[in-house]
Amino acid sequence: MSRAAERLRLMINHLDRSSATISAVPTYAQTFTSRPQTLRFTHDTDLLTPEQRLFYEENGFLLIKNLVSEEDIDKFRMAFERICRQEVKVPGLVVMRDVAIVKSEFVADEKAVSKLQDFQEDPELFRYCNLPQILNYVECFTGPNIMAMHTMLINKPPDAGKKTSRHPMHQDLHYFPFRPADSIVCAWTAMEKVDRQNGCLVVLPGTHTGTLQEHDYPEWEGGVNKMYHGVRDYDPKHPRVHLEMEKGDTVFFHPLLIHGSGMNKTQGFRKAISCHYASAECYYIDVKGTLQENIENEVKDIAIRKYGLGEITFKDTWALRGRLVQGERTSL
Ligand SMILES: CC(C)CC(=O)SCCNC(=O)CCNC(=O)[C@H](O)C(C)(C)COP(=O)(O)OP(=O)(O)OC[C@H]1O[C@@H](n2cnc3c(N)ncnc32)[C@H](O)[C@@H]1OP(=O)(O)O
Ligand SMILES: Nc1ncnc2c1ncn2[C@@H]1O[C@H](COP(=O)(O)OP(=O)(O)OP(=O)(O)O)[C@@H](O)[C@H]1O
Ligand SMILES: O=C(O)CCC(=O)C(=O)O
Ligand SMILES: [Fe+2]
Ligand SMILES: [Mg+2]
Repeated sequence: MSRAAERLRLMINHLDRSSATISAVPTYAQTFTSRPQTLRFTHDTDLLTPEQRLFYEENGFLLIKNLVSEEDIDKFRMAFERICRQEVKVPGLVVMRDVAIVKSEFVADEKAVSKLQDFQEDPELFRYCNLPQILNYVECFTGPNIMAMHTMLINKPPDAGKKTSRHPMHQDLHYFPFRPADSIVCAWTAMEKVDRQNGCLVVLPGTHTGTLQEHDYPEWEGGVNKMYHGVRDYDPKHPRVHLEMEKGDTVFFHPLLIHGSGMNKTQGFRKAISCHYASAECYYIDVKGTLQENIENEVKDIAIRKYGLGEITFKDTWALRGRLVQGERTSL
């Protein structure tokens, strides 16, 4: 064990003993304040090693190798294919096609699907969000009461030549009208080998300690997908890490971590499945007049069409989709 890790272990032991004096059932406020400043981003559940806690605290992400079995991933893939072949209809599901394909003469078929969103009503795909080995890690970031707030299966297509397969650098918190940010985490699992060739995730380590930045559509010549906002100005000299992963590897990351993904230069569709989790004790905020107002307006326009309702609040688009996966549903 490194010296830093050893120091952390001693510190954690000490803090655990001191926090044992806090009442057994923490109050609402304590849930968010009882964690010591030095370990702001992780909870102690006996799962993370001191090295892993320190790594997430410092970098804002944690990669766990081989967390989801091949068998499960193959089942998720089959469920995805059934949806693409339109053999099942899933309430609330959003099927997204790449902008380069939508705006061309391309005949729609299963290969045109670049992303599924909101699969909470598909029992097979939603099984991903309930996998015990994923939830055990999620709990280290959210605490024991856990909501699955946002689900995606990303089928990054071979780039059609316009670089639209890229996902601009962004912070996921831009899309979320709930807080606190530190009680939200994304689990993202590679459904096959992902590398720089097929457009793996790219992260800017440590950016989770910053604040939410202004996001907007990047000015890309070849176009950009609907709602793919990017951080308007980010330091191009900030160190970048390309997260190359094998099938089943899973990365957990903080919603303020700046990340994106590069162009898919292969002929295959790069697949990943993900879920954003939040503590059920998180609360909704009003984003009117904040940097998030632009995304609120876009989401509301689409939601009004999708749900066929006259008016829907940004908050309700989230409350409708969120599902309890562990513990008690309280605030969200
Ligand atoms: C943390 C997390 C939330 C981060 C992210 O996921 S960032 C990305 C989030 N992206 C989204 O949420 C987009 C979700 N996508 C959707 O809601 C849908 O795919 C839509 C873009 C609304 C299209 O819905 P669909 O049912 O296919 O409707 P239509 O085929 O009738 O198209 C309606 C108008 O939208 C256009 N469109 C469709 N796909 C795209 C695209 N990929 N990029 C840009 N524009 C697009 C389409 O051309 C049509 O435009 P008009 O002909 O009305 O001008
Ligand atoms: N010229 C650019 N302007 C703005 N964002 C970019 C630009 N090039 C890449 N990005 C973004 O940076 C992230 C990582 O891109 P990355 O550099 O890994 O991919 P790439 O440029 O497509 O391929 P390569 O591996 O050859 O560099 C992606 O989010 C991508 O959208
Ligand atoms: O899978 C990817 O390419 C990144 C997706 C992503 O970051 C997102 O949808 O928020
Ligand atoms: Fe993201
Ligand atoms: Mg590049």
